[in-house]
Amino acid sequence: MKAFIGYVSMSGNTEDISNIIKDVLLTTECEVDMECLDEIEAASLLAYDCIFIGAYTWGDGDLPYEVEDFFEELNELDLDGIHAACFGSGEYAYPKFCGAVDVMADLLNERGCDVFAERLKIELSPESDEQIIECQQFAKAVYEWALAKQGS
Ligand SMILES: Cc1cc2nc3c(=O)[nH]c(=O)nc-3n(C[C@H](O)[C@H](O)[C@H](O)COP(=O)(O)O)c2cc1C
Repeated sequence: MKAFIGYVSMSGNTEDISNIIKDVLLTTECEVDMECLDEIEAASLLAYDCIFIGAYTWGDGDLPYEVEDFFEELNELDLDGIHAACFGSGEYAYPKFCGAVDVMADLLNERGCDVFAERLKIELSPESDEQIIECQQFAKAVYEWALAKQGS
C-alpha cells in the first residue's frame, strides 16, 4: 500500500503529529511519502491508496491560508477510491477546537474520498504519553482500515 502524509504546520505542532504517524507507518509494509501540502500539486494524491491530511486551525475554526490553493485544486479532481484520514493541532481556548480538521474531512468526502470516521485532534504538540499513544493508535487504525478495504 502506498501512503501519503501531507500537512501544514506554522509552529511545528502538526508536523510533530505527522512524524508520529510516519514512524508508525514505517513499521508496516507501507511505502510512505511525507510532504508539506503547500509544496505539492493536489493531483499527486492520485498515486496513493491512503492519504493522511493534517493542518493546524486558523481564524475561527478555519483552514490555514497555505492550504487554500491545494483545496481549490482538489475541486478539479475525482479522488474516488482513495482512503483518507484527517488530523491536526489546535487549542481548546478557541471556540472551534481543531475546526480545520472537520473542514478538510468534509472537503475530501465531497471529492469522493472514503474518509476515516475518526479525526485526530491534538492540543498543541503531542507531548504527553497519552497524546503520543493517541496519535500512534490513530495511525495504526487508519492503516488497518485502509488495508482491509483494499482487500475487500
Ligand atoms: C490567530 C489564531 C487563530 C487560531 N484559531 C484556532 C481555532 O479556531 N481553533 C483551534 O483549535 N486553534 C486555533 N488556533 C491555535 C493553533 O491552531 C494552535 O496553536 C496549533 O497548535 C498550531 O499548530 P502548528 O504548530 O502546527 O502551526 C489559532 C491560533 C492563532 C494564532
